[in-house]
Amino acid sequence: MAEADGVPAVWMRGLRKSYGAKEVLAGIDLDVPTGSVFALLGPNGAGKTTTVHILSTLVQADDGQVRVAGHDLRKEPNAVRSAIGLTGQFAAVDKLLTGEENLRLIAKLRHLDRAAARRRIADLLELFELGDAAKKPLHTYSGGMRRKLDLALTLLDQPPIIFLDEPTTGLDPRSRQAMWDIVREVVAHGTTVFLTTQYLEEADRLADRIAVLDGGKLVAEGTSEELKARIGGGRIELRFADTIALDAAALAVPESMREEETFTLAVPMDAAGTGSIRAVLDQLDHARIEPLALSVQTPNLDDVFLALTGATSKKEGSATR
Ligand SMILES: Nc1ncnc2c1ncn2[C@@H]1O[C@H](COP(=O)(O)OP(=O)(O)OP(=O)(O)O)[C@@H](O)[C@H]1O
Repeated sequence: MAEADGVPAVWMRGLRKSYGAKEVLAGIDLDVPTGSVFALLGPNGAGKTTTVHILSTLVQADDGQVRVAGHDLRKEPNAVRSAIGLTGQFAAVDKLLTGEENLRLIAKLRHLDRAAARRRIADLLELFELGDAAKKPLHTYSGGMRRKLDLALTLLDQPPIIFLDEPTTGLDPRSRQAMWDIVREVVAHGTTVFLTTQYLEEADRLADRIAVLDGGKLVAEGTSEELKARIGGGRIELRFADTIALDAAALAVPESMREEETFTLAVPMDAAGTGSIRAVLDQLDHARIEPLALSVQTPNLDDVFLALTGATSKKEGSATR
């Protein structure tokens, strides 16, 4: 097993994939240590799902070397398949069966110990707050409930590596929190989690290491702290009553950007954050200007891309750069 050998969960060099003339992955290198949470962060269309599909043998790469759980993806696809769990693969669950019956069915197909499976199913239904819904047939489920059940099915047993493709997209905040708790739980039991996300906050909270994918290339890779050191600590937004106040404030705080229409001044914060709020308020105080409102904006995905690539992310369909 990969864990015993200290082999990386995922090792990838020069991964390339194109669809027709469109180059989706333009040579990606990745190392994901076993037992960690790894987040692939990127906007719509960045190539996250393509990467996960290649790693889980659903899609063939055009070029590059990839090892998953120590197995060569091309030469040992079956060994890779038996080492991984992947969300979204249960689209074909039986819609006439209840959620709980589906869980039991999959547990049986995977030859899980009956008593252990019953306990695990009860735990998962509780964690995902699917208790009441568990007795209802699947065709009555909302999209969010189906997603939760899909995640529960993936997490029934604990394969060495679990791929979660945007696991919390479309979930309400409580379910999102539940998902994060479950990820932490499975990792504590030795499973490696490879997740994709569009949310910086999610990557920040969960991942030991984060890779940022944009336009088919990795534009950054490191711990959350390393990334934050590069992108700074977000920005302070100060709103003023009129242009006169905004002019005066912009003079008092030279390292700021003005938003004319809303009489707002944005000041980039350093990673420490609080120190710069005080400094800005002191500068305004000194100039005898009082803002109408002050808010602190934590960095979002666009801030990451702005800091890393000098442009907003290359979102699918949006014309940037
Ligand atoms: N089977 C396919 N045939 C043609 N183009 C494809 C195919 N699958 C993906 N693409 C294209 O590859 C690009 C990357 O898609 P991918 O789904 O990997 O992105 P993503 O980062 O997962 O985005 P999202 O957050 O929208 O799921 C997109 O431009 C997409 O249209």
